Parts: sequence; structure tokens; C-alpha cells
Amino acid sequence: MASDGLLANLNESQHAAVSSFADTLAILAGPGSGKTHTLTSRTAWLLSQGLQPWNVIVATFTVKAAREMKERIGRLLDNGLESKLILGTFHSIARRYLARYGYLIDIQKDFGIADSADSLAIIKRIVKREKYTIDPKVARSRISGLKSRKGGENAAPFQKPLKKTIEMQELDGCYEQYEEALKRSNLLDYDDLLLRCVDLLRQYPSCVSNVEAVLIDEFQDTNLVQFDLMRLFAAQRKRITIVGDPDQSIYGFRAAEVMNYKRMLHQYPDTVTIALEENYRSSGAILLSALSVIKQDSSRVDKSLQATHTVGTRPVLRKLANAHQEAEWIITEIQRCKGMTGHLLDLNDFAILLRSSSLSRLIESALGKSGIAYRMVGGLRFYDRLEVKIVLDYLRVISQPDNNDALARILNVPSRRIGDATIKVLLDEAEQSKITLWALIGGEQKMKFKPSTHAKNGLGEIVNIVHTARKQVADPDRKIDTVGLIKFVLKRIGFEKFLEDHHGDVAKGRWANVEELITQASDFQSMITTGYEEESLPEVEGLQQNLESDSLTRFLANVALASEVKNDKDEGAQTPQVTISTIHAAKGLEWPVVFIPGAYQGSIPHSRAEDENEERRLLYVAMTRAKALLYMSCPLKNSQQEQSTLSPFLSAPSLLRSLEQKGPTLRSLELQTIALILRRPLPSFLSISQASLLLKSEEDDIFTLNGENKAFNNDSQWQNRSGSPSFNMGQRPAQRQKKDFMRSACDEVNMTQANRYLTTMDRPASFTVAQAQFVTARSLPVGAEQPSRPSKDRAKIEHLAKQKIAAEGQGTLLNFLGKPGVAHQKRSRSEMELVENFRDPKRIAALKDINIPQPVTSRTETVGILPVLANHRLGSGQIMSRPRPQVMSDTESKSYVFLSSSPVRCKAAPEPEPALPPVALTTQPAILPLIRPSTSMHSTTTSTHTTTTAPQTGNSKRTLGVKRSINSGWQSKKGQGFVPPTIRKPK
Ligand SMILES: Nc1ncnc2c1ncn2[C@@H]1O[C@H](COP(=O)(O)OP(=O)(O)OP(=O)(O)O)[C@@H](O)[C@H]1O
Repeated sequence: MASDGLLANLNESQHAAVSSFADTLAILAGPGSGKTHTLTSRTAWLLSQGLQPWNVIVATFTVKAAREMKERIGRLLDNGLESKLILGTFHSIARRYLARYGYLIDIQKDFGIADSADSLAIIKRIVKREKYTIDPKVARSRISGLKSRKGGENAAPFQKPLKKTIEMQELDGCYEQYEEALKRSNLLDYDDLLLRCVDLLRQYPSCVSNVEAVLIDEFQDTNLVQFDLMRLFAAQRKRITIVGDPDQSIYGFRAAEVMNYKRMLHQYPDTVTIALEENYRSSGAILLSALSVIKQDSSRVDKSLQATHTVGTRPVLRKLANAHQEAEWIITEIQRCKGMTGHLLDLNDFAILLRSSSLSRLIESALGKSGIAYRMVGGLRFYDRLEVKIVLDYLRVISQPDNNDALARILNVPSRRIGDATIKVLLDEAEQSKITLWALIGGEQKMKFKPSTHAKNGLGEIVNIVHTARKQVADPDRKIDTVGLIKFVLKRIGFEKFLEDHHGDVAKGRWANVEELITQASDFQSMITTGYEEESLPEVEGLQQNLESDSLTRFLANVALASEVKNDKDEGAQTPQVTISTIHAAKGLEWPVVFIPGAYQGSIPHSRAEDENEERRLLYVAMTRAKALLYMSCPLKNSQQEQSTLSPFLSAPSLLRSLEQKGPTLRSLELQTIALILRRPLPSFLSISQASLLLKSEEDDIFTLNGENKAFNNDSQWQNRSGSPSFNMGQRPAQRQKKDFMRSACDEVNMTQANRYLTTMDRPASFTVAQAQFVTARSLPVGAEQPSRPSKDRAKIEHLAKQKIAAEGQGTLLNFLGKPGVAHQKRSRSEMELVENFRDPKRIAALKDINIPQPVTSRTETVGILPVLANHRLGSGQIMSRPRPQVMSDTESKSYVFLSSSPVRCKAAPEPEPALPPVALTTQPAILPLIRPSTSMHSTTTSTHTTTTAPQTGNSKRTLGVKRSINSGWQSKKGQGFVPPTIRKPK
């Protein structure tokens, strides 16, 4: 694609960033401002300027982000060159270099990767053997922390205290033995991948001498080692682009360094910083409340972020009596939002974001009872599922028999009558003899231990399986691929039968996962064959490379480095599902409606958190995931029935004033606003009337506003048939009586679901498994969520709908649009116009083009947003279809589904108009070759940070100390080394 095509869909600051000629460029921007979008476009733009993809490194934070970025770049370029980029997470890029050049620093070819479970298993064994008292999980995270801090050349020298506590001594012991165990098994853990790559590139910088540009996403969450890696990658040309938002730095506990920005500016004093200041995601009201939370952190550097959407409805902060009611309330609000908006929202549009996964139990249970399908994000990986892990362990042993832990795990699966005690003795003997378990049982060294005859036979069997498989892999005539190997293993160990014998009801689901693994292996194989999954690195003169790793090793590395890779099938991607996610795992994602339960002291900020500012940033990240509706809630008693107090982050009176105490009334104006923000067409009357008929109430009035626990206390005749309370508040409103038959139908559904679900927390070991015990839409009877009714009931619905249309003064949208009555007469002119719009089908069709004159209802007041923004809307013209997860090719679509942070815009759909009054940028100059110097390259005013030591160049502009207006810029604060603003605003 021509470079101007790449720049077409960008706002002016994004444009400036994408086409900047600066060597080192920092794009600093708030949530939803299109950072990912900008980085993707910049990568494509660099290629369009003549850079070769194999000379460009792009590092992302997650595997998911890497894949998404690769696909987006692919669509921008449309020439397949994206597969040649060195693009991936820091870990996968480091692995690639180590696979090729690791021999230079004595790393054996085809090393394995110890994932966190492996690391923990090794440490547990050490702790047990040495009778240490330290908690293995604590030891693992300390060791990891020490590793990630020790590697960086910027790291502060490690102070060795003179007298070591017992815990420290144990930690030292653990560390040392852990390292030995990894080495013996030819494994590198996640930290090693980065550290060893740093070692490699320090000693052999020529490995990356070809690299012309390095681009880093989510820079705020990089740690010291990653920072060093970035510098080493870019050592030759020093051309770096980083993208980040210090306000979204939430991985401090994993040694992420917010200070890396300062380091960057110090190391690259000519860094040009560009700020993106328009938020394309959230309504004005959501953005404003999120900003007022983050601004409480006085240590942060303020920056401007403006909404491009209309103000919308105010976020909600709801008080509930206890955590049970909070969970029930979430369900009723999801149902109400769906019901009152017809088909404008489906379950995929809702996310429940949790500070800690333990909060999910009651919510999952409530979702289960009401038959609402949900999925967990940030839970167990597909590859960590029991049955998948067993097969993978076989593959790992076949690939690398010295992998002690993998071998120990499969010795007796399926049963070979080798008891746990025998396995432990064997491991200990191997450990003491400083050999691997494989060497011991494979007969390389005489075994002191005398196993029983059964156990001996069992050991012989496993040795035989592994030998046979390895022979086949090595045999040039037979050389079987990963799929062939999996099938061989499954057959040899009779795995399907094993699952049937041991896993009863769920065996089918587990076998389906095994089949899924085969599909993934096959897809990966074809990605290797087609060159989409490149491992090669360009030849560098004077340096030899290892041959490419075999496909099994690469598949296993890919598995070990995968984070939350989900699959279409087990996600039930066709079935709408509510998402439950930890806030950490929700980073980079967005949803139309977001719930943040548990907004109390101890939950957020978390009682065990060390950094309160990071906790605040977490809340900020969660709030800014919402596009149209944001719900926060605080139960007065937590799930342990302890009294709770509202999170201090939400307690400021000024903030409280901008929040609603209950869910919004969802009438025509609100509907239009939501449709505008989501760029979706308005739903039909009929869909709204039918969906709303099923509701218990059209308002958020089922639970008391002050959190009093009335609902459970009285009116026992309102208990539904399944025995669960219906949560009315003592009075039985006429409107609800009408719906009794509806409710009983729903109750029947509830009843049929009773006791048919378990929650994630009940079965932590398998909580993402789409099996019968979890309520996913697939496991429900057809139509459970929207029960299909016999025709008699349907006639009733339609009759009732008609009645409702005729009735006056009742709360539905249709009534609102009904016969003119008192209420109607009181409506403002703009409301009247909207009413007319809803009545006239032709005007409904044209509604998408209407610029709402005054979207501010009693609930949609302008909360400090500029009037010009309050009325602003994104684009006119054809409403774009709702972004869907991208369609992948046949083979790809089988393997992964991504939760896209920035859904790809349809090619055919026109781009929305620039949302804000134009920033005063003069015309962009023609694109110049990349050899231009880094400064003064485009007319956007850029600023070049200079330190006191670095000489200030003539055309650089020092802007530290400049204080910009509240809404348009950065406020520099003394002692903060941040680079300030770059875009000059109109006077
Ligand atoms: N110039 C633009 N015009 C219209 N929409 C845009 C533009 N740039 C980005 N967007 C949209 O804004 C949303 C947020 O974009 P993106 O996810 O890239 O933001 P981000 O800055 O990476 O967000 P976060 O930091 O919160 O993860 C996406 O839906 C994206 O399509």
C-alpha cells in the first residue's frame, strides 16, 4: 500500500507519529487514543519507506497482541511481508535469537522452555527435599524478581546484607539448586530467555547488526532487562519507537519499571515525543470520571485526553447489601440493558472486570443460575488443561528426554504401576548423582534403587515409547511431523480409553480438547510450511547460525510462550457470552458495557498490594475499557460477610457527584447515545418491546439504593419456584404482576439449570474448559437464555406488546413514543423530534445521520466537558457495522480467537470524520527518505528533550517547564523527567 494510504485513517497527531522521521520516537498517550493502531501503521509505514521487514523488530506485550498486530500490518500492506518481520513478545524474539546464536554462549541447541508451572514444580521439589520452610510460590516470584533485576546494566547493585535471615538463606539455596536443575534439563525459564539474550547481544552485538528499527508496544510495562534488550536490538541504528501510557502501568509487581521512560530520555536525549490526546473509545462521562480517579495521584505527570464521543450516560456507583446481592444485581442489569435496548447489545458486549479472580465465585454462580453464558479470560490456559498437558509432556520428553519434570509427570500416566514413592526416590537418586531422570531410567547409569517388577516393566515401557518416537523423528525416511507424533503417542498410551475410564462424564470434553491440540499442531505446521511463522534471521557476515529448530521444538516453544490463546470452538465463539476477566488480563481490550464489582477498600486497593498508585492505575485501566456504560459497585458486606468501606479512589465528593447511584434509565435518548458511541444501528421497536417484556423491572429498582437488605427479608411468596429469592422490595408493582407468566417461564428455565453448573472457583483446575459442568451457552438447552416459547405464549407476548404500545405513562420506550399524553407534552422540542424519528420508519432509517442536538438528558449532563465536545459525534454518513473479531483464513480460524482491543475497521466502511476541532497543524510535507535527521521533520511541533549534559541542538526545543492549559497538554512538574507535549494547539 502506498504510504499516503497508510496515513489515511489517522488523526493529525497519529499521522505525525506514524510518519515521523525521528530516530527515537516516544508516543505517549492515554487509553483508547489509538496507540496500537498508530504503532501498527508506523511499522507498515517504515516498510513502505523501504525498510526490509527482516531488519525490523516489533515487540509486543502478549502473544495475542503480536498476532493481532501481524494481521493488521498484513492487511495494511497486503503483500505478505508482515511474516518476515521479527515480531513477537520480547520472550519469543529472544528465543529466536538464542535458537540461532545461543551456541555462542554455550546454550545447547533445541533447549526447552520451563513455563511457570515447571518452575514451580522444580522449586517445590527443592523445598521438600531440603525441608525448607519458604513457600515455593514466594520463592519462585523472588527468584524471578532477582533475575529480572540483576540482568539490566541499569540495575542498582544488589546489596548483600551482612547477616542473612533464614528465609534469605533458603532463598539462596533454592536459587542455586533451581538454576542447576534447569541446566541439567536443558531448560531456560522465562527470565533466562531475556537474560541470556542480553548476554548474547552484549558479547556478540553483530547478531543484530542488520536491525534498522525497533518498535515497542506497552512500553510502560517493560522491565529493566527488556529495556536493555531494546537498546541492544537497536544498537546499530538507534532507531526506536516506543508506545505507552504511564497511567496504565500495572505490572510493577512483575518488575515493570515506570522509570524506563526516564531512562529512555536519558539514553536518547534526542527523543521526540508525540502525545495522542483524543480518546476514541469511551463516552465523555466515562472518560471524565476515569480521569478524575487517575488525577488523584499527585506524583503523576498530567496529560490531556479528550473524548471524541458524546457525553453519554453517567457511570454508576451502586451500593448493595452484600456480595450476593451485588452478583444478582449485575445479572439484573445485564438483562435490563439487553432487554431495554432490543438487539443493540448482546452478551458479548458485557465484561465484568475483577481486581482478583476470587471475586468471580458468586458472580459465576449468579450467571450460572440465570443461564447466562460466560467465558473467563486470564484463567487457565488451554495448554494447561489436564489432558492437554499430559500429551504435551509426552511431546516434551520426546523432544528433550532430559526434561526431568515432564518425564516424572508421565511415568505413571496412564498407570504403569509406578507409585509416587518410587518416582520420588528415582528423582532424588538422579538429583544426587547429578544426572537426569532419563539417564537413570534409560540405563545410562546403573540404578542403585531396585524398583518392583511392575514398576520396572512400567519404566521399560515408557523408555520404549520415547525411544521409538525419537527414532521416527530422526529417521530421514519416516520423519514424522508433530501431528503424527501426537497420534502415535495417543495410540501407544490408549489415551481416549484412559480418559473414558478416569473422567466419566467429562471424558468427551477432554478428548475434544486433545483433538483440538491436534488441530492446533496441524495449523502451526502449515504456518511453518507457508512461511507465515518465520524463525529465520537474516545472515550476518562472519557469524554462523544454528540450523532451524525442528518443528516439534518450535511448536513446544510456541506453546510455552502462549499466554491466553483461546480457541473458537471451546470459546463457543458463535454463542454470545459475557466476559469475566481480571483487570490485568483486560489490558488493551474494550467493551460497550463494563462492570467493576468489589469497589471497596481491601479489594481495590487490594489489601496485599504494596503500591497504592498502581492500584489506582488498575482501576483507571478497568474504567477506561468501557465504551458506553460503566457500572461500579460496592457491597456493604464482602463475601466473607465483613463490613466494607468504599474504595478511597471513588470517595472524593466531586467524583461521587458525577456518578449515578443506580443504573441508567434506558429510554430513547440513552439508546441513541449508546448506538452513536458504538456506531451501531438502532434496534427495531418490536425487538425492544419483546425483549423488555421479559424483564423483572425496567428500572434499576429491584435492590434498595442504600444497600439495605430488604430484598431477602420479606415477601416470601415472591420466592420463585427454584427457591431462589426474586429480590422484590416488598411492594408488588402492577407492572410486574403483568409479567408473572413471563417470570414463571424464566423460573422454569432457572430451575432446569439448578445444580447444573459449577463455578470457576469450584474447579480452578479446569475453569476454562467448555464442558458440561460449566454454563456456557452450548451446554444449555437450546434457547435457555431467551427461552423459546410455545405459540400460546408468543401470542401472549405479542398481545402484551400491543397493550404496552397503547398504554400511557409506563416506562417502556414504546410508551415513551406512544400517544401524546401529559408526559409527552412536557417533552422538549428535541425530544419530540426524536420521538417522531422513532415513529417514522423512513426517519428511523435516516436516524444514523442525525446529529443529536442535545444529548444531555437529566442523566447525561455535561460533566465538565467542553460544550463543543458534548455535542460531538464521530462521523456522519453510513454507520459502520459493529466491529467483529476479524475473519481469518480457514486454517487460521481454527486455531485462535482474539479479544481485539481495536477491532479492525471494515475496509468498505468510510472512516469517521475527525472527531475534534482540528488541531492547528500545518500541511504535512511530502514524505522524505528516512535518512533525514531526526528533528524538524514535520510541521507538527515536536519537542526534543535535552538533558543538561547533552548539547542542545539548534532546532530542538526544550519544553520542560512549560505548563499547558488544563485541557490541552502536559503539566511539567519539577523533578520529573518526562518529556512534555508535542502538538501545538490552536490559540
Ligand atoms: N483515528 C481514529 N479514528 C477513529 N477511531 C480510532 C482512531 N484511532 C483509534 N481508533 C479506535 O479507538 C479505539 C482504541 O484504539 P486502540 O486500542 O489502538 O487504543 P490504545 O491507545 O491502544 O488503547 P489502550 O491503551 O486503552 O489499550 C479502537 O476501537 C480504534 O479502532
